Amino acid sequence: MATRSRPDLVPALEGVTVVFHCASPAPSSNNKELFYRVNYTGTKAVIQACKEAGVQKVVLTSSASVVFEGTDVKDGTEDLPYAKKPIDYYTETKILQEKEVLGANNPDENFLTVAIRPHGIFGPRDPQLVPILVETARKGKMKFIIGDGKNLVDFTYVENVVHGHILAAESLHKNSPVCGKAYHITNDEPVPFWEFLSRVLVGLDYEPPRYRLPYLLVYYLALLLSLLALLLKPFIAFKPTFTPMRVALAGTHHYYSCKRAKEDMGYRPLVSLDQAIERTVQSYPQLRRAE
Ligand SMILES: NC(=O)C1=CN([C@@H]2O[C@H](COP(=O)(O)OP(=O)(O)OC[C@H]3O[C@@H](n4cnc5c(N)ncnc54)[C@H](O)[C@@H]3O)[C@@H](O)[C@H]2O)C=CC1
Ligand SMILES: CC(C)CCC[C@@H](C)[C@H]1CC[C@H]2C3=C(CC[C@]12C)[C@@]1(C)CCC(=O)C[C@@H]1CC3
Repeated sequence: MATRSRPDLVPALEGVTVVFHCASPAPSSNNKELFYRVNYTGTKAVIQACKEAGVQKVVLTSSASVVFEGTDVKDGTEDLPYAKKPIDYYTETKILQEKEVLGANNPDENFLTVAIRPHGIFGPRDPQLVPILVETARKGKMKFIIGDGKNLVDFTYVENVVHGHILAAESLHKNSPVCGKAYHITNDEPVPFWEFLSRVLVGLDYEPPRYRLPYLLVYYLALLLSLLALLLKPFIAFKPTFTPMRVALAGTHHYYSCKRAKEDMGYRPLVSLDQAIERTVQSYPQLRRAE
């Protein structure tokens, strides 16, 4: 359901027991006002509508990036504080959204909420990760490794993300430890960022990135480019491929512990990273490099 209007939401939610709130503009939209309208005020409207319609459970698709400030996170737990300086408006509003949903948890009024925090979702026909990667490769911009190439990252197969959501919904009942809490849901197989990207690229017949560039150099260049894009916005519209957020994601460690999800809701990833990459690559025949 892609709406933010409470009067539209209420009738659609009558008779519903569980709402999975997954809506968010894509991070690449880079539209501050839209992020606030959908992720923050839109989420408030969803919560209000759920209460009015008598919905009892809300499962939010949050993001592990709510704790990411552009520096290393290794085996991060849910006890890490929210990012004090969120790296972009997407992250800033995902934090506000998660706080709204978890703050609305109220077992006394039979209104139970939980937040799932996946990281780097990918899977067959997803319009974001693989298409952006292939477009960058086709423009000849995927030749470089940012940093030393050893940074470990979580990429999460969509079926595992869905499994986490279903387990969370099933575990949401009065006196359950999951009420009002956030849970990391990943493939639980951190992988070097550049190895993951290279496996996808090679699977689609593109060359893997080879040449190393210093992380800080690329980060500050990306920052400069994004400032330029902002200043020139009234005259020309251009969208840099290498945003500070993407460079930070590409050059730092950021992987998260699923221990809490395993203990509280019996989470285990259903699909391994190897199977997941294989299935994903097979789903994009149109993105293969032409002979
Ligand atoms: N793609 C990723 O790596 C990660 C995504 N997430 C979260 O997962 C959720 C699903 O995102 P994805 O699968 O990436 O993208 P998606 O494009 O599959 O899903 C986004 C949903 O938001 C809705 N939406 C977008 N703009 C809207 C608007 N203006 N008003 C109302 N609804 C709107 C869309 O209709 C769509 O159903 C989001 O909440 C996102 O923040 C969390 C962690 C990682
Ligand atoms: C241009 C290259 C340096 C990077 C190309 C790959 C990227 C398109 C993706 C690699 C990690 C991805 C990721 C997200 C979006 C796509 C990537 C940057 C998220 C920002 C999506 C929303 C989230 O909640 C967190 C994700 C982290 C990983």
